[in-house]
Amino acid sequence: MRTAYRVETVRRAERELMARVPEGALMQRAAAGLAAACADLLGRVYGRRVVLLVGSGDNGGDALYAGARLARRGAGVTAVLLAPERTHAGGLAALRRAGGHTVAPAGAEAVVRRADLVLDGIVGIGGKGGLRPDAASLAAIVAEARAAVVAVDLPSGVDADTGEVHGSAIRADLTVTFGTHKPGLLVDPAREYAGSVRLVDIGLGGELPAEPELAALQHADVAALLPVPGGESDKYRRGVVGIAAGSARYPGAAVLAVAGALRGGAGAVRYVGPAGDAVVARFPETLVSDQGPRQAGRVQAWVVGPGAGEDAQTVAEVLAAEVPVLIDADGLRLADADAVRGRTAPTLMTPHAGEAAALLGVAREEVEGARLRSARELAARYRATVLLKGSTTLVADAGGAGVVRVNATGTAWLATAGSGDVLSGLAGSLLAAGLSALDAGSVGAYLHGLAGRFAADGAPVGAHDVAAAVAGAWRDVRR
Ligand SMILES: NC(=O)C1=CN([C@@H]2O[C@H](COP(=O)(O)OP(=O)(O)OC[C@H]3O[C@@H](n4cnc5c(N)ncnc54)[C@H](OP(=O)(O)O)[C@@H]3O)[C@@H](O)[C@H]2O)[C@@H](O)CC1
Ligand SMILES: Nc1ncnc2c1ncn2[C@@H]1O[C@H](COP(=O)(O)OP(=O)(O)O)[C@@H](O)[C@H]1O
Ligand SMILES: [K+]
Repeated sequence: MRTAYRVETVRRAERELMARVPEGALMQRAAAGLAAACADLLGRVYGRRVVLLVGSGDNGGDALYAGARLARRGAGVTAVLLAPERTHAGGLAALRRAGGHTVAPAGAEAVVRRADLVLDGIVGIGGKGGLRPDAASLAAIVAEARAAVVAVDLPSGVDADTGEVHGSAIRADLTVTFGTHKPGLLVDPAREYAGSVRLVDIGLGGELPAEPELAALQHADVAALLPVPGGESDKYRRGVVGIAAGSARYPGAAVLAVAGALRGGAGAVRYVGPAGDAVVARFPETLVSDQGPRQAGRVQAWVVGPGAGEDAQTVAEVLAAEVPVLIDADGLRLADADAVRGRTAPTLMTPHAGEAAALLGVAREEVEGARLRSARELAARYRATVLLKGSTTLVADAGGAGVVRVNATGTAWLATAGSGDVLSGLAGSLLAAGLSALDAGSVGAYLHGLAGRFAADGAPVGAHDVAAAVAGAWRDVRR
C-alpha cells in the first residue's frame, strides 16, 4: 500500500523524530537522497550546470545542501535566492564552501536558460496558496527552459493536502519527496505537476499514524483482495451480480456492463432490461430476464444505471433491494437522494466529474480542480461510497471521512465511450463476490486501469477491448 499523509501529520511526526536525532540530521538525509536522485537523472554530474531556486524556508535549505553535494562532484551550481536575507544559513554556507554561486532573481533568466538541471526549492509543505508574484515569475522562466526540473518535496505552488492548484506552480519532471507521499503528489491536477515521484526515506515511517489521508493499492494488496474460487465453490456461492442497464436507445451499455461483470469474479451474471437479446447474442452465459429487478431472482449485488435512459422505476426498485448496489451513469441522475441515504446495505456511486458536478450543483471544472474534496463531500451527502472517475480515480467511503483510496493504474486511452460501463459491471461483480464497497471500487478501478493499459499499449481501444483485457490484469496481479 502506498500512503500519503497531510502536512499537519507530517509536521507532528517530524517533531517526534527530531527530538531523537541530532540537529540537522533530517535535512541531511533529505539532501543526500535529493542529490542522489539528481545525479541519477543527470547521468554524469561533473561539468553539468545546475540552478537552485531557493525560497526562505527549509525547502530551500534542502536544495542548497543538495546543491553543495552536486558542486563537490564537479557540477557548476548557482542558487537563485528569492529572499537573500532569510535564506537557510547553513545550506548557503555549505553551498559556498563547495564552490557554488548565488544570484538575485533578476539574474535567474540568464542562468536558467543555460542550465541542465533546475532544482525547485522555492517552497515545500510550508506553502500557502498559489505562488507569489516573484516566485511565479521564476516558474514562468523555468517553463521556457530546456533543463530537467526536479521539485524538492513538492512542486512549488501546488497544495500538498488536496492536490489543488491555485494559480501558477512549477512543472517538474521528477519530484523527490521526503518521509512520506503527500496527497497532492497522488491526486490531479497537482499530480501532473509532480512528474514521476521518488520517495526518500528519512526515518519518518515509525512516527506516522496508522491511518493515512490517502492510500493507493499495489499489486500485492489487490491480489489479497481478489475473490478466488476454492474447492467448495459453486456459481451461487461465488455470488450472482444483477445488471439493470441499457435501454432501447443504448443497448450497448448493457452489453459492456455485462462484459465487465463476467470478468469480476461473480459466479453468474443476471441481466434485467430491454437489451436482453443483444446481451445474449454477445454473452450466451448471461441469465436474462425481461421482468423488473424485483422479479429477477436472487442476486448478491446490483449494478444500475449504465445506458438506463429515463427508467426511474428500475432504479427505485434496485435501491429498495437489501443487497449492495452500484449506481452509475443515468442511475445517478435518476436515483432519489433520500432513497440512497436510507439504504441499509452498502451503496457504491461511480460518477465521472461531470456527473459528480451535477450531483453537487457545481461546475465540472470545480470538481476536476478539487477531486478529493468533491469525493468526500458526495460520500458525506449520500452516505454512500463514492468512486470519482477520471485521470486519478478516488474512492471515498460512505460518510466521507476515513482513508480515501486513490488509483493511478489507468491511462488516458480509457477516455473512450463505454469504458465506464465496463468498470461498473466489473466493480459490481466484485461487490457480489463479497468485497466491501471501498474494496470493490478500488480493486475494480485498479484492474480496469491496468486492463486499459494492456489493451491500449499505446494505441486507441474500444471499451470492449478493455473488458477483454481484464483477465490479463487479474493474472498480472496474481503472478
Ligand atoms: N517534514 C520533514 O520531516 C522534513 C522537511 N524538510 C523540508 O522542509 C520543508 C518545509 O520547510 P518550511 O516549514 O520551512 O517551509 P517551506 O516549504 O520551505 O516554505 C516556507 C516558506 O515559503 C514561503 N511561502 C509560503 N507560501 C508561499 C507561496 N505561495 N509563494 C511563495 N512563497 C511562499 C514562506 O514565506 P513567508 O510567508 O515566511 O514570507 C516561508 O518562508 C519541507 O517541504 C521539506 O523540503 C526536510 O528538510 C527534512 C525533513
Ligand atoms: N485521462 C484519463 N486517465 C485515466 N483514466 C481515465 C481518463 N479519462 C477517463 N478515464 C477512465 O475512463 C473511464 C471512463 O468512464 P466514463 O466517463 O463513465 O465513460 P462512459 O460513460 O463513456 O462509459 C473511467 O474509468 C475513468 O476513470
Ligand atoms: K519545492
